[in-house]
Amino acid sequence: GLTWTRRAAEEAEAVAAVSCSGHGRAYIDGVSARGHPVCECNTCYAGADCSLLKSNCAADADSGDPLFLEPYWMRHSAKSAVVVSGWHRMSYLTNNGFISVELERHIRALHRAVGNAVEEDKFIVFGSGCTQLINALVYALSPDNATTPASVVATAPYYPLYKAQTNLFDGREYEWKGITSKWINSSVVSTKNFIEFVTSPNNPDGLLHKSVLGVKSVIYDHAYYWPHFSAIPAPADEDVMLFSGSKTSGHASSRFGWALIKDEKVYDKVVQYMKVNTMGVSRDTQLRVLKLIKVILGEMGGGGDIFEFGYKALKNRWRKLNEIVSWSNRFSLQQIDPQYCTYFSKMRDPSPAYAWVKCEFEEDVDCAKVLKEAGIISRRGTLFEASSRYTRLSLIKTEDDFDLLLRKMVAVVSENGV
Ligand SMILES: C=C(NCc1c(COP(=O)(O)O)cnc(C)c1O)C(=O)O
Repeated sequence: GLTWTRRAAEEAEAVAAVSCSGHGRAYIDGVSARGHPVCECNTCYAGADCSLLKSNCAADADSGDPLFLEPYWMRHSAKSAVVVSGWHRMSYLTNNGFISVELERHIRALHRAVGNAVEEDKFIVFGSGCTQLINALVYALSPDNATTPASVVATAPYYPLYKAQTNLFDGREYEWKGITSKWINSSVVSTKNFIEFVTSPNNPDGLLHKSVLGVKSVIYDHAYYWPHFSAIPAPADEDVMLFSGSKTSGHASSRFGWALIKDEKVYDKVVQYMKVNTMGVSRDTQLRVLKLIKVILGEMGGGGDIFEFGYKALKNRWRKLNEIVSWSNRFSLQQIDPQYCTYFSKMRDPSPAYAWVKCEFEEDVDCAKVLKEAGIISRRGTLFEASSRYTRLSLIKTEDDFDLLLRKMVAVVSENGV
């Protein structure tokens, strides 16, 4: 029978038993009041048990916080829990590239099973979120002691972090050089070192993209190239591909991502970056992610398939949002064609993580402001270097967040009654 793990198990189950009225949750490392863990409530909910809905509280559709997958893990609690002993892997020392051999093996098996990437001829590196690998790759793809720094670019609308990191870490080997449309016909592109970011499916609009500049160094960010969010027409097979645990299993706070890299020299430079930057990724995190991926693989194709769960949840949310937006011509959403998905072996509707909303009325030039006045917090289009007529809504937060968003959308669409 259980011995030293019993207390950890009892502690975890006691916290899990705190319901928080279904509008929040308690955590083992949460604040406790009089010896009891305190409920941490979803946006707009309050009270000791999160049962109170605040009036006039704005729906927060700003961040891509992937909590839509939390109910999946609560349903698979017994298989997805891990007890971490007090002495689990205390050493700095580890195998090549600071990565768990078992976790690498399972990630490669996941890509083969989902069919979303060719991993066989690629090296793999882990990062604290794929966020950490974004600059690691810009560094690795930049020329050593070149006379001019590499020019880093992306196609608008693009994920703002690419620009923010490149400018923040502005080493002399690289600098941010704006959007690809500025360079599309420039003769400079063929000679100068360009590094192009391609996000596919894209954040914010969910469209599948390919490189537009045709340069040597392209970083394909496939954070959303999973069946939750997109059809998988074929396995991606690029020289540099990024994936994120945040969007694969929904565990954004575990800060785990990985890169598949074809060229060994680029791989070596990224490993060197990881060594100098943080000496690898937490082994506690790697242990947990290994357990999560084992569940995903074990449930695949059956009733507990996470991609079925995720796609069904997001397809349902899109159906409701499309219905409400169709009641008026004030707003429009990005149009993505249904596409054949090799994972589900069928044609499937789009279910991207974000709604890319356009305000169509002449006077509504600041779409984020229009929605804010309607009690909806969105991520303004100018952050993605798009027009202020656009703004982004996250559809991957909690069910409470989505319900609140819908209520506010019904109100703002109905007020025009058109
Ligand atoms: C959470 C959000 N973005 C996460 C993200 C990330 C971050 O992934 P991490 O593995 O969580 O660090 C990387 N790439 C793209 C294209 C992303 O959209 C957001 O845009 O709200």
